[in-house]
Parts: sequence; C-alpha cells; structure tokens
Amino acid sequence: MTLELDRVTLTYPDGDGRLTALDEVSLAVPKGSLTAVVGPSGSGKSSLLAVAATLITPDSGRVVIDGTDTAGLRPAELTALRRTRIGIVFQQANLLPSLTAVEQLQVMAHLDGRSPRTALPRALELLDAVGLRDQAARRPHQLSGGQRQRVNIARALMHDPTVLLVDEPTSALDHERGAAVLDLITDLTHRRATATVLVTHDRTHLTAVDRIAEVHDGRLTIPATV
Ligand SMILES: Nc1ncnc2c1ncn2[C@@H]1O[C@H](COP(=O)(O)OP(=O)(O)OP(=O)(O)O)[C@@H](O)[C@H]1O
Repeated sequence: MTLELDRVTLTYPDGDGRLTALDEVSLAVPKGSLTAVVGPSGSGKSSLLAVAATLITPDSGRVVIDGTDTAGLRPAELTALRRTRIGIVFQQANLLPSLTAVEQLQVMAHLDGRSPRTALPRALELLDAVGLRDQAARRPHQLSGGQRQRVNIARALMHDPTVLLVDEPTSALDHERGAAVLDLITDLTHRRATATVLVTHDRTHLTAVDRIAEVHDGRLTIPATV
C-alpha cells in the first residue's frame, strides 16, 4: 500500500478535556487509485488529511507512506518525506499574484534547491497534462477559477509525489468546472499512479472515483459497493 492509516486516533485540547477528531481511523490506498472521503462539516476530514500529510502527529496509530512508518522519523526526515513523496492540493489555489502559471510550478523546484530553468520542461509538461499549455505565460488574475485550480493541481505534482492529498478542490467552482477538475484529478491519479485521497462534503462529482469512504464524528466507514 502506498498510503496506510492504521487505527489512527487524533485528539485536540477542548476546555478541560480532549475532543476526538479521528477515532481509530484505518484506510489503505494503493497507488493509482482515488479514495474520496466525504462527511459533514466538523466530521474530521481536514484532520485526516493533515495526519496523512504528516503535518500532525496522531495520538496513536500508524501512518505509513510508501512502506515507511512515519512515527520513527525525525522532523528533518519527515520534511524530506513530504517534499519527495507527498503532494497537497489545498482548497484555495493560493497562487503568487506576480508569477505566471509556469513560474508557479518552477518556484517549487527553487524551494527544493533545484534550478527553475532545469525544471521548465517538467513544468510545461504538467501544464500540458492539466490542459493549460497555452496559458503558461498568464498570471493568476488572467486565469479563471477553474484554471487557477488546475495550476494548483499541476504544482502539487511537480516533485512527482506518490501520495496526492486533495482538500475540497471544487468548493470555489461552478458545477461544470467542478466536474472537470474532479475528472482531471481522477485521470491524473490513474495516469501518474498516485495514491490519492480527496476530502469533500459534496458528493456531486464523485461518480468516477474508485471508492467513497464516509467520516462521521471522526469515525471512518467504507460502505460496501454493490
Ligand atoms: N486545532 C484544533 N483545535 C481544537 N479542535 C479542533 C482543531 N481543529 C479541528 N478541531 C475540531 O475537530 C473536529 C474535526 O475538525 P476537522 O476540521 O477535521 O473537520 P472537517 O470535516 O474538515 O470540517 P470542515 O468540512 O468544516 O472543514 C471538529 O469538531 C473541530 O471543531
């Protein structure tokens, strides 16, 4: 399994006690497959993504990325794991206003200590993969909301992650653009063989995902498919 959560429990301080955000959550995602996690507001979706991204350490349970149990890693090793193996697509694209679409991707290489120039072919290839090759020189204000979200997705794939974590990618989009972005994530998951988890409160566009899991009050269930 490329991504594995094994009986993960996460609590937050809550007044005098603790609030259980994730309650013994287990989830295994093979490469090349997309699991959507749906649940109402406050059910634990963002917490699940943060734990899978190794941004939060759970109280108990295991998070295994590409066969590596993250519990044993030092902070610097965790950072390296995130930089090489994990791609995160946040709800808002958060693009840098002064950079063109292709530069938004090249800057990722720069942050990793690589030359933006050598990253150019890959950046262009990814923009092509998300259907934006002709918009490479545009800045965010010259792109539509759906196009900005595509740049956001391409940017998360710059370092060729094996695990792709996606947070509510369609919340800022209209119906048609939301459906197109979901199709794109599904397609990229299969073609680039990522283990993808997408969290959302909205089931509308989930027709093509490989599996839908539900989270309620921090408990995850995977309904049997008929
Ligand atoms: N940093 C925190 N400190 C304390 N409680 C928190 C913290 N973050 C989340 N919670 C609580 O944990 C529970 C799960 O929150 P989480 O953000 O994971 O849910 P969610 O399903 O992503 O919600 P939404 O769809 O509204 O973003 C909620 O009850 C929330 O209030």
